[in-house]
Amino acid sequence: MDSISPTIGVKFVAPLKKPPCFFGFSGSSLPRLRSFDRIFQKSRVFTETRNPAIDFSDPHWKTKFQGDFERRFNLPHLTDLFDDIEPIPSTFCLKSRLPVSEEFADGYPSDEKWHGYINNNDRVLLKVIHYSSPTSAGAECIDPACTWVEQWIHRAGPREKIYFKPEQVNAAIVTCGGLCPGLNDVIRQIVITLEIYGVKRIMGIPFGYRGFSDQGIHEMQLSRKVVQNIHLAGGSLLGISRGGPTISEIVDSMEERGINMLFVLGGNGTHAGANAIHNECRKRRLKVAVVGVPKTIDNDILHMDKTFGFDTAVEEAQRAINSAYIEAHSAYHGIGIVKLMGRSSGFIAMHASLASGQVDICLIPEVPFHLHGPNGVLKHLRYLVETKGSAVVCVAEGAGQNFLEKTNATDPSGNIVLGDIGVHIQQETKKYFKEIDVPADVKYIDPTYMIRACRANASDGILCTVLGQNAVHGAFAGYGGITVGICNTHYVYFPIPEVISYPRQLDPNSRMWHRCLTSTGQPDFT
Ligand SMILES: Nc1ncnc2c1ncn2[C@@H]1O[C@H](COP(=O)(O)OP(=O)(O)O)[C@@H](O)[C@H]1O
Ligand SMILES: O=P(O)(O)OC[C@H]1O[C@](O)(COP(=O)(O)O)[C@@H](O)[C@@H]1O
Ligand SMILES: [Mg+2]
Repeated sequence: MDSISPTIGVKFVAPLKKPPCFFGFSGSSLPRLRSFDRIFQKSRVFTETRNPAIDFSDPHWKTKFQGDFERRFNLPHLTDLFDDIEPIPSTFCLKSRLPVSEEFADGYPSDEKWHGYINNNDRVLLKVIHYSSPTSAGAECIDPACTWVEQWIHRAGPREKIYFKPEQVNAAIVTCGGLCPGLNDVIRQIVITLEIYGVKRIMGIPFGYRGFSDQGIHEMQLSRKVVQNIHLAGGSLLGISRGGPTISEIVDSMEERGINMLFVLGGNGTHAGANAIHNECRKRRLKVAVVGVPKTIDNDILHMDKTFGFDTAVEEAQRAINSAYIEAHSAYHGIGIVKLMGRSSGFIAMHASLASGQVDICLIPEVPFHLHGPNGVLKHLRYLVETKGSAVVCVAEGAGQNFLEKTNATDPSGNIVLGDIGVHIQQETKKYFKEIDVPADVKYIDPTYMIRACRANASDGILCTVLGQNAVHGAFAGYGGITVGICNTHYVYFPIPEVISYPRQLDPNSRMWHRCLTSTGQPDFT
């Protein structure tokens, strides 16, 4: 596999700079040639054939790269700090159907003959395609010749030895950021799995990180009985919020409540907070496991096949697209515009467009476009209404922000408040057709909050179940500062900083985007 000779003179997109460092985390010292680099540096295609930070003439560069990768994706463990902790055999025992007694007077339930445990050395491949050339669609290359480099990450699941005695566990669950289908499914599975280990004290922290500090917000006791049916509804049993207390205040509150396992459900921002909580606990030498479960309908967490709720959001988005299509198709020169969520990534818009097959123009933040001019969206809309009678536009909320006035306003978490691109396109479309004196019936649908408030579909329900269970297995295994995910259909653990160093974005050179363009038939709008 490694013997492919370097492609001489082939164009190679070299990283100009390290990916921007979001949330105060710097990436590794080695550059990572990822889709993000290509998206923002697409205009700078170099004939340079080497990545300046790696000496590819060093015959051992690959071994060094892999060593560095292994260190980066190593999972922080309680024994890094407390080398005297003695693990006990796992109490995760699927044989026992009787409730475990509070005192474990009869010993811990265990099943040493069971072959259901994950070995700590089990690994999953992060990348599974061997691109034979850097010019292959969507190629993610490390070296100019795009040779095969194995990158292994840790397999998730229950371990044979655990680092917490169930009767000493005080677990807490918190859900932060915006809503996402499946939050209740994850909460439910965390509670159920904790109980199977024998944990009795499980609390829910209401309204995100705010629940740690706001007077008058009281923790909620959780049990299988409480959570039994919560997955039947959307939203979060615990409530959500943006903004909130400082990390130090959160950890003070955790100490006061005696929390030693914290499950944090949220997106990039929440995970930045979770990692900071993990670090603060280490600084204070607290034996605490902080484990994240990535939540965002935007699907903007690195390295994962998808995040929970995304599939449901796409499914729900199709209803809006279908309504826009019916409105547009039934009107004389009808134009339906649908705005979908996606702050900096167009995954929902692209997938919903692909799934519906009713979209003529899909606009996403990663692909610049013009509205006006000979190659603009409006000209193409005219062509569509004149040739096929109607048109449907699907736009991601973060697309075309360059057309809108910047306010510099932020939400309580510090996220930039975006302008409404959907309204803008609607207004510009109406103006344009009036100016050219062509009748057009423009309808605008903004289903954004409807999409994320619904309950998880079957596929997300399963994903939530596995992620929630794995979060508990990870905490009992003694890991902290980690998050769970699905990678190439296998379930894995990541150290938090590796998945949030910047928001994942859609690669305009990926096959999926090309498939979307094939399906919509839209031209290049620049
Ligand atoms: N860099 C950060 N460090 C610590 N906490 C953060 C950071 N960014 C956001 N948070 C906190 O995480 C929570 C959720 O963040 P937000 O960006 O709103 O949603 P999401 O987690 O879905 O991205 C908020 O309570 C916010 O204060
Ligand atoms: O109105 P809110 O609650 O700020 O949410 C809007 C944001 O929520 C999202 O759906 C998801 O954002 P988070 O992952 O940060 O929760 C974004 O696409 C959107 O910009
Ligand atoms: Mg976010």
